[in-house]
Amino acid sequence: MPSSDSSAAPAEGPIIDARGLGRSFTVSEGPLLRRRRRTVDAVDGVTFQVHPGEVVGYLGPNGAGKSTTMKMLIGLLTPGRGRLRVLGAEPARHRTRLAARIGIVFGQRTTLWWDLPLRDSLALTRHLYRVPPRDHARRLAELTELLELGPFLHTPVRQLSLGQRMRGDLTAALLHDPDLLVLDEPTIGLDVVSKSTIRAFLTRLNAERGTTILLTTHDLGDVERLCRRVMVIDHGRLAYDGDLAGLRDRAPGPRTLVVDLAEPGPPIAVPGARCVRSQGPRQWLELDGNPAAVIAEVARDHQVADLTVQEPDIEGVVARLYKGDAALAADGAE
Ligand SMILES: Nc1ncnc2c1ncn2[C@@H]1O[C@H](COP(=O)(O)OP(=O)(O)OP(=O)(O)O)[C@@H](O)[C@H]1O
Repeated sequence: MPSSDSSAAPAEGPIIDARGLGRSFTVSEGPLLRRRRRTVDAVDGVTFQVHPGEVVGYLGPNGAGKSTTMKMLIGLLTPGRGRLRVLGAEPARHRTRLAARIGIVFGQRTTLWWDLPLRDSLALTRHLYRVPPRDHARRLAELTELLELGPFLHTPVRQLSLGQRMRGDLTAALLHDPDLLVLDEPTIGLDVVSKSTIRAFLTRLNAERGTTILLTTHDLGDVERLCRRVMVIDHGRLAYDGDLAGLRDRAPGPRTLVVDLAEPGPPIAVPGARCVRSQGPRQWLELDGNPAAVIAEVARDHQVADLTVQEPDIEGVVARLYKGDAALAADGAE
């Protein structure tokens, strides 16, 4: 992991402190001659803190307000209301100062110079952040090894695969050794292997360097692999802030009993369960009753080789939360 130097003072207090944060936009709608102006509350009174060393997933359906929040955090947008401090400073007023302590990666855009070889592009970021040459060289060597950039360091950025480019972007965001890493869809469009490389790298970065990470993603694999804490935003409001287990409790879904029979058979029919899938000797039963009673019934009537109860998958949980259950939104946020 890149080693620290004296330029990054240790963070005191929360890394992000947002209180009643809001931002609205005025949009024009309707046919040309009957245009109406409407106010959209993109972020509507959001309160949260992110503490040093946390990895927080920021989830929400399209248009929920994630990007607007992120843009306020990095000083690209001025909040319309509320109070926002990032590393103790007001981002919109101290954007340049904060840039030295924040790393930003937008999965759908690159900060690298398209026509330059990756190595030259990364060299330019040194000047941008005024990193001393020795520190830059040392961190580049470390990140090159960790993210396995060696084989394509001399390739022009435009010729890199998406996964290679993302590793280059992560390197560019980390060469100045930031305290906070803000990631917007860091694994979007990547194949399984590239996703796994990036997730493993981020886990290590957080564990070894204590870098605080805030990421938006639509990929719940990112969340399960990386985030101890999840915030869900919907219609500009925090619908949930807590751990993954709590998220499951808040939007409970059916558990599944996976039954491996001694040999393939017709769908199992027992009270309190419904066979939703079958493949060879394996059957999946959605449980709506007491698992113990269902297991007893299944074992009594069938030759069972193995049984497991699966918790509701996180995709289903989040989908139920996104469906806009007002009660969830009301009691979910702190
Ligand atoms: N510059 C803008 N002008 C007008 N409306 C905007 C602007 N930026 C965002 N909005 C509106 O604010 C709301 C929140 O948008 P935002 O981009 O923050 O959502 P998001 O959660 O990032 O969505 P996605 O997952 O699709 O990126 C949407 O209704 C969007 O149309």
